[in-house]
Amino acid sequence: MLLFLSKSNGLKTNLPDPIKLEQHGYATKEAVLISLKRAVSRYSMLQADDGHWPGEFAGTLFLLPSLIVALHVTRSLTTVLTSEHQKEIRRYLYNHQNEDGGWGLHIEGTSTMFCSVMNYVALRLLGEGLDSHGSMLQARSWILDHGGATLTPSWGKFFLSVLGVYDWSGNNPLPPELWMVPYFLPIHPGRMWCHSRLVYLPMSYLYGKRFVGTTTSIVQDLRNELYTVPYNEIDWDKARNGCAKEDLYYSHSPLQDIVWATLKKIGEPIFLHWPGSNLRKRALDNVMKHIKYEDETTQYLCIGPLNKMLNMICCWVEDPNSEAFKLHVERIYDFLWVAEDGMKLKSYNGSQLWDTVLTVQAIFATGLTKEFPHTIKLAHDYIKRSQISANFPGDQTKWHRHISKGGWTHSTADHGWPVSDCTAEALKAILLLIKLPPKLVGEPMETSRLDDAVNILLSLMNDDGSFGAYELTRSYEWLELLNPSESFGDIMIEHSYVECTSSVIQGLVLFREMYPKHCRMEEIENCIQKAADYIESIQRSDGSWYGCWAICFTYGTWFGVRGLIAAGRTYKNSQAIRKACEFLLSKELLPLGGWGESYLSGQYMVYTNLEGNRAHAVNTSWAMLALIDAGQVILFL
Ligand SMILES: CC(C)=CCC[C@@H](C)[C@H]1CC[C@@]2(C)C3=C(CC[C@]12C)[C@@]1(C)CC[C@H](O)C(C)(C)[C@@H]1CC3
Repeated sequence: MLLFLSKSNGLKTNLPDPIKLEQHGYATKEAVLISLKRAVSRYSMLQADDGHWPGEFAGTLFLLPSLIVALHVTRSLTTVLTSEHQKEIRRYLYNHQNEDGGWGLHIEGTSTMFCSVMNYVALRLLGEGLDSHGSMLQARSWILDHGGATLTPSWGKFFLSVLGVYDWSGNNPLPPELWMVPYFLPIHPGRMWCHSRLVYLPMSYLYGKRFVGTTTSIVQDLRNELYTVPYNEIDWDKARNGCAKEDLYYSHSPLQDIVWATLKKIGEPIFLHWPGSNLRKRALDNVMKHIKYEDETTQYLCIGPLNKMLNMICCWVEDPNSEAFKLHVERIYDFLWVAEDGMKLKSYNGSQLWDTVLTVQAIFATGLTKEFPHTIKLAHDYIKRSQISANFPGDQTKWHRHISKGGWTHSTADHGWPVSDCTAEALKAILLLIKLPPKLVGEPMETSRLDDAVNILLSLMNDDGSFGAYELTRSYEWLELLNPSESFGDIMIEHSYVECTSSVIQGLVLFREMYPKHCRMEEIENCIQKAADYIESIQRSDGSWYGCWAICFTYGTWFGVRGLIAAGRTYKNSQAIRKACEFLLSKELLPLGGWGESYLSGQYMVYTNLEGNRAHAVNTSWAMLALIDAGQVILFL
């Protein structure tokens, strides 16, 4: 794709030659300028003709198998995926198999039962034999040596049950009735983090129905291949809480085990038999309505690929010939991406908007906007087109949706889920673009649409001045005690993030600068100051901020510093900024210069250098940007 774009956009021939610095040589102003010109020029070649920059957004290794299982049980594998698709998918899965035979949660991760089982199953459903290239044998040995598929965490157990290679009684209950409890209860699913509630929503439908796909011969084979004891001798009740140690990131609290056991032993028998079964039926109808609302308001993309695959199965279970199922199938292709390592499923329908607005800001930072008007105009059009122009129909609170009008998603307008920082960064880009002549970069966005953007940003502030990604925080931290997922932490409620809070501050500060007389200035002012106080309040004692959405402390600390500086605090008057600079300097890799942070920082919440103490361009840039923002870098250019 990228090769294709760079060819079709045409190679620019009038570029200066690349600059090679002598070792220890100084980068002169001219050298920097030439490098920037070459970089922006190269980057503009990679722009798609609708103005965004296509990019891979993959790496999670349980997503492709969810597609393959969904297609298998809906009997549409070969109609949706051509043999070439399937070949490329197999190539991807083999390419990311670890040397020990298993698969990690993501392409750099050590092997887990969840992904080893899921990818093994996916390969078998894609026609691989038991001993293809020896890799399948190795994969199977990994699974059996580590205790077999009864130790798959709950999400894996769920998919295996749908496929028919694991008994539903070996799952903890996912009662659809939960959606009918009064909303004031903190456990109402409408109060959960949107990603989790939208994954558990279709899961509760399929669980409530105990749906199992057809027992094909490959399903029967898998029953014999995945376990250390014969399938009909498995103690399913014992298997319910089993989890391999390699997968246990978040263990069940004792409270949770009591809740599941009670629901299993008392709740489920009631819902499965008359008159309780009437309630189950009503609960399933209600859940299906929520599923349809999510499908229709996202044009069948859904908030993420996992709930998309699950919703698609639900639509098929309801009616295999339904329009809804066909519409789902059409949008599977939005998630596929092919690269040198094979074909994968993206972790979202993409990062189109995010990449485009950050690119526009980056080009602005180079000071070269006038040299790339065409690129900027195309990007401008894309950003304008991608703003969500209306709230979704009906009473949004009934569907537990926040307002969406005026927001931007991480990807495309169709996706329909605005994100606070995507909105703020898009607003920043749009405001920068307003400063350029329309003749060069196109008409500026109407002010009413800027107002809408500001409105949604203000509506997303929590009482403590913080911002989550998609919604206000709707429940309590202690709900994490009921996190059933084993593999993922902090998934029960929407949390607040330094990144989102900082982006919103920056967006509103730029808006305030350009529209100082705006009628909501008092609210804007209040929001900026409260958000900055919040950022200070969550700084860690070593001066860093934990970044959730990239790697990790260098990212978070960059946002922390930027937010505080934008809000008017300085190195001189803010101890938080001084401590942040000290933190960053303490992590610089000497004598090399530069920063290099591993993804393990995020996992263990402790700053971890990259293997071999290598520096990484991206972490180095974030750290440098934070230090420059804080006024701690003297530029000799
Ligand atoms: C376990 C499940 C449900 C898998 C789907 C993965 C999603 C939950 C992830 C994939 C991409 C992801 C990390 C993302 C985000 C949230 C969680 C996502 C959607 C957001 C939108 C949160 C806010 C961030 O600042 C930023 C905009 C960078 C990211 C983008 C990717």
